[in-house]
Amino acid sequence: MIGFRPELIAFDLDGTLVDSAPDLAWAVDAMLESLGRAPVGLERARGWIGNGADMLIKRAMTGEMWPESEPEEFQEGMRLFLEFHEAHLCERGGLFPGVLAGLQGLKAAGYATAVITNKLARFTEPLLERLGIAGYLDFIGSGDQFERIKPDPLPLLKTAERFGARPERCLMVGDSGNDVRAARAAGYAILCVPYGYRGEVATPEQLGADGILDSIGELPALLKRLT
Ligand SMILES: O=C(O)COP(=O)(O)O
Ligand SMILES: [Mg+2]
Repeated sequence: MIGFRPELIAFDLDGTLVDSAPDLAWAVDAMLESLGRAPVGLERARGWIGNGADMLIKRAMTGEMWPESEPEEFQEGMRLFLEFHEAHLCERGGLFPGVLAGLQGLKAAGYATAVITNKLARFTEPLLERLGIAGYLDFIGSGDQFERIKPDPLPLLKTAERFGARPERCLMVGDSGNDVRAARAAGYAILCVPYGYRGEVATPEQLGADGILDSIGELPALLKRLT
């Protein structure tokens, strides 16, 4: 799993800390309906989360995982999605079980903590505030704050640097292949939760992380045993 006391623990947001798919899918369908298109529903939208809002909207407008060109009406779709999601940020989703207790335990044990997400800052910060966990996180790094997003290692490297932490002594906790790829490229250790948004990856084991964590609530005890 992991054999050192992390100098920094960085969490992914969507699918790891927050079950945001119900609110994101709601905003996606509201956008599609405003444009006179058919809604896609929660299950399909959930599988499209993880590569940023632009990609989520492109996927929803084309029905394709990797759309090659910008869909017609993309700018208008994006505008409608952002407007609706801003107005209904956190009404259907919430924290995954164990998240609050886990973050409290890590803070009590003196760990430095951060969020590294591909989500836009305009959503990330109010969402974590409203869910009552912003105070347990020392830094919130959103997708539009960095020049490149995960799976690029840049957000992880910049965040480690900000804390004066060595990347090979940092831990990422995520839910997707993007988190694993970014962590490997940055030199972080990586643990994954089994309940998040994996997109095309069928099982948590196939993500290739250093270990699977049933819930964030297990993390304080696990680190205490191992380090
Ligand atoms: O694509 C997104 O906005 C979600 O991003 P995250 O899983 O990196 O939090
Ligand atoms: Mg995620």
